[in-house]
Amino acid sequence: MGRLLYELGRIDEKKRIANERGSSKIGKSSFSWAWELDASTEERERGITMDIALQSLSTPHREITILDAPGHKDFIPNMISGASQADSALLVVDAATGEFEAGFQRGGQTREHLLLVRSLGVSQVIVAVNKLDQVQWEQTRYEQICNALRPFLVQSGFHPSKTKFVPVGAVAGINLTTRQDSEVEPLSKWYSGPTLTDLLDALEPPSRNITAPLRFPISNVFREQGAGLGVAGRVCGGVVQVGERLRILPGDGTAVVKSIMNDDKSLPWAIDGANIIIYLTSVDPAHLAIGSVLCRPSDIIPLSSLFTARIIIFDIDIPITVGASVELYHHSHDVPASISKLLATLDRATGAIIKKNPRVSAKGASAEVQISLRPSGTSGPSAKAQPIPIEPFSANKDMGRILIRRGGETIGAGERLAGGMRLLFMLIL
Ligand SMILES: Nc1nc2c(ncn2[C@@H]2O[C@H](COP(=O)(O)OP(=O)(O)OP(=O)(O)O)[C@@H](O)[C@H]2O)c(=O)[nH]1
Repeated sequence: MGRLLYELGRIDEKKRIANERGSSKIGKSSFSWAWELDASTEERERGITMDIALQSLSTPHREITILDAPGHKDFIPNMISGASQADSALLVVDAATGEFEAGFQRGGQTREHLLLVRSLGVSQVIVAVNKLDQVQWEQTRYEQICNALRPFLVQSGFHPSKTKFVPVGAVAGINLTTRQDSEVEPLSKWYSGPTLTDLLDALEPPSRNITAPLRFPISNVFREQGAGLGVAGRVCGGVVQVGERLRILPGDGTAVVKSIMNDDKSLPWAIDGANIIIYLTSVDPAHLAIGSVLCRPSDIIPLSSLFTARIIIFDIDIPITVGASVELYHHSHDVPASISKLLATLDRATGAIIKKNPRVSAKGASAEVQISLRPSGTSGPSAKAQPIPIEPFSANKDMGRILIRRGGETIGAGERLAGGMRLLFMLIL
């Protein structure tokens, strides 16, 4: 991503040299391009992305916000927070012998990331097959990787027409924005398709729901000298304007929008889909937390600690039983929860009930379950679970999606159902 930003003129020569010098000083010169996005000392010393980094780039027809997400298994919660703000995915796979296989084996990160982004509503994916220099730019290796991924992408719910592949050599900048002729570039001997930038430029912009009630789930809270208290995130419905007073949920706090920033530009307003920073005034900082949601006072998001959801269960070894302890992921929130009821097993295609009140839900099944949040481990024995701002999927898709993990593994994904919907359906019948 660092090299792409450089090719597109987003990193100047001075910055490139500074990153090169800094990374070589700590013996990590091969990570100099990653320094542009991995800005913390720990990320730079370890040579891995740990948190989401925000950047932007322009192609001839698109303005794109990049949320660079960690690939390492230990940082999946941060990856989920980033992916839940994304419209499209760029999956970078390593073509080196054994490396692609390690990510694509059962339980590997390539599989988990693809399932996660699709479950979070992302329907377009570009797969950049990288490090082809490590396999002498062999066409057969590129095709082997594409052929292995294609069926898995379809199985994960990506439509083939929204799935694109591109061979690249990121460090040398090959096929990111241009390709040289075949005399100097081995890739040109067998590839004449689009570059990575061509594919980014052809991404379909999603439709924006500006008439929906405003929802702004907070992914970060920080204080900046001169600018004051800021919250970062993505508008998930509606419009937010400078000067308006907003409610902060959960809690009874309010705040006034002092300014809105997008990629260093000050905006009078921002709409559904925009990744922005909102600077707030007239606010008690104690009310602001990662995972809280800003709304208009006249149309606030519901809070819930007990709800029904329709989920798809991933490839798991131990089936889900009633009472199973899980971690619930919703935007930047992750909270302890349990599957308090298994209401039904459903047909994955039609949603029709196959079995009511099953004892277990096994891998691959679709199920309707009741989820109860549990008090966090740090609260006392009599503590109650704190409700979170979560809406039925039918009211706001972005605010209704959930992921369920157990023991560091994602076991299912789905959507919150509107309360009593199934009951109403049965009464009509
Ligand atoms: N040979 C070769 N090495 C590459 C290429 N692209 C990246 N690398 C190397 O791969 C290593 C990892 O690069 P990163 O950019 O940190 O990869 P990443 O996927 O962002 O890793 P995380 O941030 O930890 O998820 C670095 O040492 C890079 O120099 C390439 O095209 N060829």
